Amino acid sequence: MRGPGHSRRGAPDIVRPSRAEAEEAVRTLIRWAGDDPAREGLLGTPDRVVRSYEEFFAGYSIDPVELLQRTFEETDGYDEMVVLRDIRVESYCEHHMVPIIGKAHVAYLPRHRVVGISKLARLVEAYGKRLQIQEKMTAQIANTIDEVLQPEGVAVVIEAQHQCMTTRGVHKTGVTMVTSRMLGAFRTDPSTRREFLTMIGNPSSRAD
Ligand SMILES: Nc1nc2c(ncn2[C@@H]2O[C@H](COP(=O)(O)OP(=O)(O)OP(=O)(O)O)[C@@H](O)[C@H]2O)c(=O)[nH]1
Ligand SMILES: [Zn+2]
Repeated sequence: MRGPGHSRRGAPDIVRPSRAEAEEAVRTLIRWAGDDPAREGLLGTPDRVVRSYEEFFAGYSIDPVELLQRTFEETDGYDEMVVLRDIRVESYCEHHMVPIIGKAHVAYLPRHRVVGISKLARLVEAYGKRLQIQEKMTAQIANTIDEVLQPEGVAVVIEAQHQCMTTRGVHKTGVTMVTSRMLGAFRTDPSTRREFLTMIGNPSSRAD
């Protein structure tokens, strides 16, 4: 877990409550929901919820910049697009704290260096496993690749469903939010952008 003074990009430097305080907060919410935290079936629940939160919000403990530090320069001049598509996204809406589930497509045009592809998926995880809005998460992923790898261009598209729209509130299922952030050649060169959108199956114009 992150300690004081170890700030992570995009993660505020706050003093975290103790585990016991977090478990007590879960007991309060159980009472708020109308149940008894002392009943047998709920005794272990605060511990389980806090452990679940450690997974859901693991992104605050990951340094996205550090993830992209190890790069490979021997590419024999490879300068075409690198695309990682259909990366599962599990994130959490910062307004309602319920899941945002979908997929991300990440591409870049290398200048000199390439990065191990798993690191792009880890980057999605680092920003996804936080309290988010989809637009910000999309921009954070693209901006970090741009700043650290300094490629010719970066493109990030996220397609996701927000449980705050399906299980509560407006109760609309089957609605997908599509966000994108295009930088460098993906922003300025229509054919580069088109090639990328074709590779990922043109999410914004899909009929299904
Ligand atoms: N732009 C954007 N909006 C989001 C995202 N996740 C959730 N929202 C929206 O954030 C808004 C919060 O609106 P509020 O009116 O403050 O909250 P609310 O009363 O719970 O709204 P309803 O969801 O309409 O019931 C809602 O319209 C959500 O659909 C996101 O990633 N991006
Ligand atoms: Zn929400």
